[in-house]
Amino acid sequence: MKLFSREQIYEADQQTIKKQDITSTELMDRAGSQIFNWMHLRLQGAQVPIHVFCGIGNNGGDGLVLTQHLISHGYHVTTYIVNYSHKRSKDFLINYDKVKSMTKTWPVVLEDNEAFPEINQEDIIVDAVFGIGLNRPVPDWVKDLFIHFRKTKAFTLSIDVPSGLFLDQPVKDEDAVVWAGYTLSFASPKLVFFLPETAKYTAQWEVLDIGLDQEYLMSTKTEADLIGKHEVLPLYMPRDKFSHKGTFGHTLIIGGSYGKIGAVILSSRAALSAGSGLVSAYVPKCGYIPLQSSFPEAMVLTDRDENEITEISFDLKPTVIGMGMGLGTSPNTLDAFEAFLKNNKTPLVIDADAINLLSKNKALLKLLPIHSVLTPHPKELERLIGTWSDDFEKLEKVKSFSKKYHAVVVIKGANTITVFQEKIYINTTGNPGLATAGSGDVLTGIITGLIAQSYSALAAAIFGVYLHGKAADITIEDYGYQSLTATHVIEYMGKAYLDLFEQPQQLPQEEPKEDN
Ligand SMILES: NC(=O)C1=CN([C@@H]2O[C@H](COP(=O)(O)OP(=O)(O)OC[C@H]3O[C@@H](n4cnc5c(N)ncnc54)[C@H](O)[C@@H]3O)[C@@H](O)[C@H]2O)[C@@H](O)CC1
Ligand SMILES: Nc1ncnc2c1ncn2[C@@H]1O[C@H](COP(=O)(O)OP(=O)(O)O)[C@@H](O)[C@H]1O
Ligand SMILES: [K+]
Repeated sequence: MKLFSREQIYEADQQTIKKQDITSTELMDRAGSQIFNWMHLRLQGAQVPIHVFCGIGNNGGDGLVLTQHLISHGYHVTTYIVNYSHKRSKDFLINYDKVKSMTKTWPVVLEDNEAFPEINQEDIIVDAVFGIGLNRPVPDWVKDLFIHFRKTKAFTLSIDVPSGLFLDQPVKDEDAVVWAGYTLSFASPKLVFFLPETAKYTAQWEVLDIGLDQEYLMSTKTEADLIGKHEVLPLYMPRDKFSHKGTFGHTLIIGGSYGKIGAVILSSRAALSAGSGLVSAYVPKCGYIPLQSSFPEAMVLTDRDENEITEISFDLKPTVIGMGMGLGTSPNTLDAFEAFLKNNKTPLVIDADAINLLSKNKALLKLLPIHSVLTPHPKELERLIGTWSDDFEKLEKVKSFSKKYHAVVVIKGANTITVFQEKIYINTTGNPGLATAGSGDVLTGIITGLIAQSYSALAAAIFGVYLHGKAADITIEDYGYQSLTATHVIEYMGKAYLDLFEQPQQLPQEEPKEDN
């Protein structure tokens, strides 16, 4: 799913108005009506007090369309105008007049220095104060109103975007934003719903279809895409009947040190579960027996050193190499890593200590083959690119890094983000069960195993992150968050693949009645 920018959404509105020959007021009607349909379906006429807070722009206009439907369907609704400016939009005014003409109880106009209405915890707040037009800090008294919303603990439904949340700027004051229980968004969800610092402002979100011009939506390229099943299915490569293990490539996993051989076992097993034809592991001598006995499918090569990697040389031609898991960062290992990079031509997936070695020795970065995949968690990323002041700066820095080194960067965490050059891909699978030892090693193995099967580096990163998260999502149905282990993720990879082709469940058909 594309995540449109504010400019693109405004353009989609304009194109829709032009191509469908409708007025902006009619488009607003659609928006407000869709919000009403969503609420009506759930409330079924329940007499819960609904407080609709409308700003003076088009977001407020949407709120006023909603109000009209709520009133005409007999809901217990109070409407407020949050009068933060006198520059009311045309469609706001049209709908303001409509509301006033249909009820004797005119909207309550809220201004600075006025008492806020009493709202109970069981009531519903609809937030139509600011939409995507927010372009400067929220006035202090409106901020106080948002604080009032939170104090009531009432369910808060935001229209389009939680008011006070900028689409392209960090939040400087969390009290100046509405904390929504649910946001009903038009055109697309917004990028800020997924970033670590701003995701908390809406617990849930949903997109409402207001019939925007399909041609514009389809043909417009976005800076960010949301990755779900629909997006990864076209990446999937089916298997040919006459294929053999050579068809699916040879993964080599390089890593491990004394006490950290498990990381290599996890990565290697994950590469095989992702579908790599062959898997070899290159470890210090102390890893030989653990690997051979716990993972019989793998071939094992060893360093001459017992405890750490001191030289990387092997007599095989892997399709791809995944490296860094449990590697350590000793001077001997650094020398081996540098010598290896100087001669290496094989595609690389770089994780953990291999990232740390690159961070400490930035000159080595230029030795990476193009389209290398790096999979840092936030701390490793910080070592690699330096600190950032907010999520937006972080993304810009990662984009520059990706362009400079022609690398695919996977920023791990909830909503893992894959960055390639200017474009970002936000994953939708995965859960806090993955916050457990070794789950990152498994991810590296999966991505490496996909490249072995001739997925491109970018496709392997996007698809691998999706499958890893999906396997974890299926695992928690059996184990819950706390008991999920990295090994489960490997074992549930099969189910993650199968899930790609699962159809949504059909409702059971009624049996035809037999005539007596
Ligand atoms: N025809 C359309 O353009 C449609 C727009 N829609 C709604 O319109 C919204 C965008 O509407 P607008 O562009 O009118 O913007 P908003 O309703 O978000 O903002 C209202 C106005 O407040 C001003 N403003 C921004 N920040 C302020 C601040 N801190 N203090 C005081 N004033 C401030 C802005 O200049 C803007 O004109 C969307 O989020 C969506 O809800 C929907 O109705 C769909 C159709
Ligand atoms: N709260 C979370 N929600 C979803 N995914 C998570 C969460 N916490 C961690 N993960 C995922 O788990 C993996 C952890 O990787 P990493 O930190 O490298 O762990 P390790 O070093 O133990 O292997 C990443 O893929 C990350 O995206
Ligand atoms: K809003």
